[in-house]
Amino acid sequence: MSMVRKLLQVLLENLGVKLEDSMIDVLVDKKMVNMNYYPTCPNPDLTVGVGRHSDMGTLTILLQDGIGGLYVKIEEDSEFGKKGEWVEIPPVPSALVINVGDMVQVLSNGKYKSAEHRVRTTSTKSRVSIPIFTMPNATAKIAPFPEVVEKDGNTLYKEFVFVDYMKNFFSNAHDGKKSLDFAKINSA
Ligand SMILES: O=C(O)CCC(=O)C(=O)O
Ligand SMILES: [Fe+2]
Repeated sequence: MSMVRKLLQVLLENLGVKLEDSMIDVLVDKKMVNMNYYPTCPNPDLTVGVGRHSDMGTLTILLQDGIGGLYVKIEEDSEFGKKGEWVEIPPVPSALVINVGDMVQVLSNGKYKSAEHRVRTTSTKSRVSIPIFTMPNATAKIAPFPEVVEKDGNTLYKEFVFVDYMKNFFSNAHDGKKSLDFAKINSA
């Protein structure tokens, strides 16, 4: 967990936010481990391993085996000539994948984008992955850090209690980054 704490600290320091230890404690208070098993699938094109979504928490640490199938969406950005496309995150022995979760997007007032990702199955091999999701304390009040809002001159997200975000997340099917609409100000 010290790696996650350090990562969070570095990411936010980069935006001019000094994170006290007690604040980090709140933001990575809960850890949830999943063990995903994706059986071989006769027709992967007609099957969803995991539908496109972003993780709702703070940071996710993911260990995947050597099979592959995890894709992340590069967001379209016409200013930089990037078209929205799915890119595979290939398995690298001993490497961990770190996902930015929705909470980091909110806290950073959108400076860091939570990673939209999905999983495809294969017809030849089963796959295993083990994500550890870190999440704020259920009663934590989450809002963009004032230091960032001040610099940006506007706030993109309203304040909410984390458990309410979580309830909303789990009461809807995965649908890309729709989960963040819960926190958006002026989301039409
Ligand atoms: O299996 C994977 O690589 C990712 C799983 C995932 O996105 C999740 O459990 O939230
Ligand atoms: Fe995920």
